[in-house]
Amino acid sequence: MQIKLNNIRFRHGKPKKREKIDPSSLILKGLDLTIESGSKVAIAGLSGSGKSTFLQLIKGFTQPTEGIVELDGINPHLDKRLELFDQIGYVFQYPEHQLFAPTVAEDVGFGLRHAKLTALEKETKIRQALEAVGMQDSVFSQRSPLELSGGEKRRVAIAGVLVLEPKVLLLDEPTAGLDMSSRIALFELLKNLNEEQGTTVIWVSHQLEEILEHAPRMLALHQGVFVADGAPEEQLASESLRSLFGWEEPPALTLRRWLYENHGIDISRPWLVEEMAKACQSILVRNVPCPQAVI
Ligand SMILES: Nc1ncnc2c1ncn2[C@@H]1O[C@H](COP(=O)(O)OP(=O)(O)OP(=O)(O)O)[C@@H](O)[C@H]1O
Repeated sequence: MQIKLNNIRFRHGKPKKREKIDPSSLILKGLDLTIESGSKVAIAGLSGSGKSTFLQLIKGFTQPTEGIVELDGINPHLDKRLELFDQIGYVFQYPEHQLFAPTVAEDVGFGLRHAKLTALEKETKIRQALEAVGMQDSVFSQRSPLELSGGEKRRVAIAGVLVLEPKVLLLDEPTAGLDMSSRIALFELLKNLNEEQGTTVIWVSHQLEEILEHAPRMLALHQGVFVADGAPEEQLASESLRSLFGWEEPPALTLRRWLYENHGIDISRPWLVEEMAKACQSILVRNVPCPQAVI
């Protein structure tokens, strides 16, 4: 599903008839962009810059004050095609706080309650969604969500979105509060969904290393305007952009730049630690000190 934003301006509250909108009241101030079907995009930006609002507009939770959001060339609000928003899955920040059913299976299957499917078909979909997030149906389906670990709860919540087989997956800071192995498992899942099923994945993150590793495209939102759009390694190489956000250069990028500038070694994406370490090792045997930032 292609997502197109045409001059989106947004502020909370419906404007009165003929009201001239005060630009300082706007949260989003003129967003123009296209996200092609099957893309993987990370949204970065400081707290309060409008990242969640941007996701909510795509999902149709809220309507733009001005401008149009098009899904596959259709304006769902104007063309009365609100069912298009059902093809978009939304994973809230800390979605595990919204688990409420007595069992994992019931929670994951909640979104299917009105679907015209047999009980067996529903069970199969629930099992597949749980398996997609690395949870065995036989182990977890009858347990109470309350007795799961934080990472397991998060996976159950994501399974509850995946069970609806969305074409687009929006995730608001999906790795917040997760340990390293849960983060790795989550990105493996997103990679598989994106590459094998062509699911468009758009996620908000404050973690530059995570963006650098997993996002071919990064959008950086500053005070309601996208000030960067492109490959994160290129965007994050800009000192002026980093200083606008108060970001440090991620160590992987420092090391990659150092390898290239000093030794002509061009490590291409993905920047596997092993590959970088091997390159460093080959230099260290020649007694060249590594940059301080990466030691
Ligand atoms: N219901 C609301 N009414 C009025 N203002 C709101 C409402 N919800 C959010 N805001 C304001 O809109 C702005 C953007 O909020 P948003 O949640 O989109 O930011 P964000 O970039 O996702 O922040 P964070 O990284 O902290 O989650 C903030 O200034 C926030 O206070």
